[in-house]
Amino acid sequence: MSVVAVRHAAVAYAGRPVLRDVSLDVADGQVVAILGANGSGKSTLVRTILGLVPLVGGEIELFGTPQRRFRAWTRIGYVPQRMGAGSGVPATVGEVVASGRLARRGIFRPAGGADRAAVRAALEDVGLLDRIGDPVATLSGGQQQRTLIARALAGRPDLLILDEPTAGVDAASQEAFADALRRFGERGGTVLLVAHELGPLEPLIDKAVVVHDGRIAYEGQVPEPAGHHARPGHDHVHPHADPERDGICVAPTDRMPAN
Ligand SMILES: Nc1ncnc2c1ncn2[C@@H]1O[C@H](COP(=O)(O)OP(=O)(O)OP(=O)(O)O)[C@@H](O)[C@H]1O
Repeated sequence: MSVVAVRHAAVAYAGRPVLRDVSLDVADGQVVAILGANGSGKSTLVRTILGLVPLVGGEIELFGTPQRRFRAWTRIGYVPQRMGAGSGVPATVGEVVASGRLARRGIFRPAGGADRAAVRAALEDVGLLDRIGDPVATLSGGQQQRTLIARALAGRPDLLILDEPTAGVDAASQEAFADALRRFGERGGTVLLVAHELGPLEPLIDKAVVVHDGRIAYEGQVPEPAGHHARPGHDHVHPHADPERDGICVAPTDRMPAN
C-alpha cells in the first residue's frame, strides 16, 4: 500500500508554476529522500503533500484516502525546515517534546502516563533523555533539531515527514538522528525526508527522488555526489540538463525513466 501517492501534481505560487506533473509513491515502511538544488521545489512538494499548499492540478492520496477527505493527521509527524526550537522561549526540552502529544490527547485533557512515556521514549530515541529538564535555549543547534524530531516522534506517527532535518547539524546529532530514524523504520514507520546532504542517513534510504526545476528528474537508488566524478572508472550519466549545479550524477544502472 502507498502511504503517500502523488499523481501528476501541479502547484503554482501566485500563478507561477513551481511543480509540474510530479508523481511520487512512498510505500509502507519505505524511507524516501527528496533531493535537488535550492529552489527546485522540494519543500513545496512536502508542503503540498501535507495540504499546506493547494494543488492546481493532479491528486494526492494519504494512506489510501484522497487528501481532501483525509482526517487522520495524527498519523503524520512533520518537522519543518529550519524551525527554531524556541531559543529565547523558556520551555524545557521535555515541554517541547510533550507538545507533540497535544493533537493526540486534546488540549484540555492533562498529560497522562502514556503521554509521559511517549515523551521519554522519543527523547531516548534521539539521545537526549538526560536533557529532559533543561531549557531548550541551552542546547546546541543540532540538539534543538533533535528535540523537534523527538516532538514529532512523541506523537507516535506512522509517517514522518522531515524537511532538511540534518541541515547545519553537527556530526554527533546527525548520527543520533540516523539511529532514531533506523529504529523508527524497524518499528514499521515510513519516512519522507528532504535533504541536501544525506551523510549518515544514506544507508537508510530505500529510494531517492531528484526534483529539478519543479519536475521529478530521477527516481531510484541514491545518486552519487558530484565529488565522485573524479573517481577512476566512474562512468555516469546525468539525470537532467544541469547536474553540475545540482551536484548530482547517476550511474547508468541506477537510472530509471523520469516521469
Ligand atoms: N510561499 C511562497 N510564495 C512564493 N514563492 C515561493 C514560496 N515558497 C517557495 N517559493 C518559490 O518556489 C520555488 C520552490 O521553492 P521550494 O522552497 O519548494 O524549493 P526547495 O527545493 O525546497 O529549496 P530550498 O532547498 O532552498 O528550501 C522557489 O523559486 C521559491 O522561491
